[in-house]
Amino acid sequence: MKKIVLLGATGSIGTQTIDVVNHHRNEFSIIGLSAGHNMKKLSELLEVCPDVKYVCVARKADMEEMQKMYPSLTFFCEDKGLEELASLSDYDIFVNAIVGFRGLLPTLSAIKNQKVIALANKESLVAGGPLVKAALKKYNVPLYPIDSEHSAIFQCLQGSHADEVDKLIITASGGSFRDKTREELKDVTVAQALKHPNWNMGGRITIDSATMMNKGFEVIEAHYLFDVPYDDIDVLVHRESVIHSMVQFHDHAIIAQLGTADMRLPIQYALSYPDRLEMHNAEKFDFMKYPALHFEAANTKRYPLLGLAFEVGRKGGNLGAVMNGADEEAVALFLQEKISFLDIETYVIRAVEAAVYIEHPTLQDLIDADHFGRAFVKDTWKGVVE
Ligand SMILES: NC(=O)C1=CN([C@@H]2O[C@H](COP(=O)(O)OP(=O)(O)OC[C@H]3O[C@@H](n4cnc5c(N)ncnc54)[C@H](OP(=O)(O)O)[C@@H]3O)[C@@H](O)[C@H]2O)C=CC1
Ligand SMILES: CC(=O)[C@@H](O)[C@H](O)COP(=O)(O)O
Ligand SMILES: [Mn+2]
Repeated sequence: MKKIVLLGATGSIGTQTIDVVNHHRNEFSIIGLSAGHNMKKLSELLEVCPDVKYVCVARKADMEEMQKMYPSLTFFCEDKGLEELASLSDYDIFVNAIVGFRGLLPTLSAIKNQKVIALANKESLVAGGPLVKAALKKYNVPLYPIDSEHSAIFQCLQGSHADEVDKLIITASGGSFRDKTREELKDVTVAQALKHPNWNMGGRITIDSATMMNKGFEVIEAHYLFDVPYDDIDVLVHRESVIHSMVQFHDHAIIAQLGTADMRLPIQYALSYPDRLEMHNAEKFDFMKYPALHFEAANTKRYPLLGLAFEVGRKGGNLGAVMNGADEEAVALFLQEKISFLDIETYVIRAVEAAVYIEHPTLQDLIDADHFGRAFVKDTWKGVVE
């Protein structure tokens, strides 16, 4: 029985993780989980997660209310509570399915605590890649990807040697606006942006998918996960999201991982690795539903944040944290209908241009870089509206 601590339980990846665990009750149990602000969802989850002993919520006031309702549970709160949850001793796998930069510190705490890491929180690697890699090495801890493209690459790499790999090919759906020109993007709405063509995901990643910031993050994530240089990472637009990603080898063989757009497979594989478990309650892939698959080059003029991510990835240092922080803030402003869709790109690009580059940042430098990216976007927006 593997015991799990799950951050971000109330979200899209979190609830699907609970679904996987509850179909494999002899293999896994969740002993600790975190929610942000959704206390109704948290109460529902506590009904179906009978082994939970520890809970973290974002706000102290919510914690005090929940403590009255669940006196037998131990509660934590705020960002320090996420680190406390990660630092518990009586568990095996740390699943990080929280959204945003706030996932980085708990990831580092869980690594120091020598737990197996199952990572959905891509921001841990985008903002803190070198620190996470160094900690994994120092504490001799494995990290398994949950992001679908990286799970696909990880599956394609099984049984091969690093020196056999020619390139990684990361597929991209193109997002909600893939059939629109940049001119047509001027007036798009939040509701339109939130309609991903293939995946049902949280708000921030769905918007990032439409700007291809998500794909840019995934390029950086792949660089750190698989130690592949940026020149050997390609992005290929594939509108059906059937091929989740591929590896090309030096003998020109290409190995791909295919399947339905269902995150329960990558989640389950990260939990059960190196074994493959039965998949319950999910449709099998049907080739007859996909008589044709389509491929296009990824165009960085159409998707400038993808181009920016390659530049930021190559420079490294503190710029990933600046780019992510600026994007978190710009996406939040867009979701609140305070800026336009195209403004997201402008704000993020300007924040990175304005940042002071630090080649070898400390953790505090990354926290400062995240703050800088956010403050730059907020202050620029305030300057525009005042
Ligand atoms: N969804 C997907 O299919 C995929 C997601 N990912 C990555 O996984 C991560 C999670 O994404 P997703 O599940 O879509 O996101 P969601 O928005 O659905 O869920 C986010 C989770 O984070 C919690 N959270 C938000 N703000 C805070 C806060 N201030 N303090 C504590 N917790 C907070 C939310 O809590 P609450 O709702 O209670 O406020 C929720 O549990 C992201 O890094 C994303 O990029 C990667 C690949 C695929
Ligand atoms: C499910 C998943 O891993 C997402 O990151 C997904 O890949 C988003 O799709 P696109 O970014 O390709 O639109
Ligand atoms: Mn992905």
